[in-house]
Amino acid sequence: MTTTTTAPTSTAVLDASGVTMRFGGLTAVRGVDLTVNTGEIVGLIGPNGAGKTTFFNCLTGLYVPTEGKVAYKGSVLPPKPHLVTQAGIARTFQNIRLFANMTVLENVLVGRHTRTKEGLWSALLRLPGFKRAEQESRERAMELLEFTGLAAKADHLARNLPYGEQRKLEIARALASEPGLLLLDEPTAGMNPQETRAAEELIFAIRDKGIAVLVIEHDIRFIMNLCDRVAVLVQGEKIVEGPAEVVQADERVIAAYLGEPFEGAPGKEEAAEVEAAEAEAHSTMEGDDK
Ligand SMILES: Nc1ncnc2c1ncn2[C@@H]1O[C@H](COP(=O)(O)OP(=O)(O)OP(=O)(O)O)[C@@H](O)[C@H]1O
Repeated sequence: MTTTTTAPTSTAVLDASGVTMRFGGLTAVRGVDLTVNTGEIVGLIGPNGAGKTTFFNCLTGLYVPTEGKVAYKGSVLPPKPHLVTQAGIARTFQNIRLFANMTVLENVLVGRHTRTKEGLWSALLRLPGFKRAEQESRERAMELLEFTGLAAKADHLARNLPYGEQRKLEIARALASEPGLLLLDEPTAGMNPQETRAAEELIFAIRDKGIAVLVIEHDIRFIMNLCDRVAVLVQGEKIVEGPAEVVQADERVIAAYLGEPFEGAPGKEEAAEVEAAEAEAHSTMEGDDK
């Protein structure tokens, strides 16, 4: 595969630098730097529309960033999702994307296709080559189902699982590609408190297996409990990054969540310019009236 080797940073699994993503006139992500180190769980938070998912899509090759680069274990990644997965980054999506009419075990087996000689279509169509590879993969997939607590449901159809277990299955499928970094996009969305606690335990267990985790979440309590480090995006820019307790107490973060402007907020200068122009226009109009 075509990766460019750069000087390896000590323990960085992910090293994203200056990532910018523009859609026409809209800058959804602006110059974001983020590293995730071995053994870390890092959180990415921010109000709706802050650019979190767009940033994830830049990391996983779904989008080609307008500027910036993304390196995994010292190698710059080509912006192609299957090459990114092959390199060692796996992800889950905000909306569950399982093969609903396949069994739980089959879903995990499909997730292994980047680690077997057989391709995705071979896996989906169950060609002879897939059956041989399946034999080897079955054991590993069952281990993952044990790990995620789904082994007893290996033969159930994915669509018949309760919601929390479908989310777990997505994680099991992502783990099947044997990643070094797992990206989770809102893993607890729609979960009840009990399911959320189980998800938290599962993510800690994944970290303990040596897989670094980067997680987007709206549930602030969940993220503060879970993460070693938290980065905050507001209007596409990273405004704060640090340990959970520091970020939680940061007035810029509180203001961003309460929707109040703060010193140096992204877009504040532009807003001030607009206000000044409006004030000037207003005073001119008043002057005209006289
Ligand atoms: N494909 C696209 N084309 C044009 N604009 C887009 C596209 N994807 C995202 N955007 C815009 O980019 C901005 C950031 O969106 P994004 O979904 O990344 O935010 P988010 O932080 O993940 O939000 P949420 O928490 O609501 O999921 C938004 O203004 C959104 O409308």
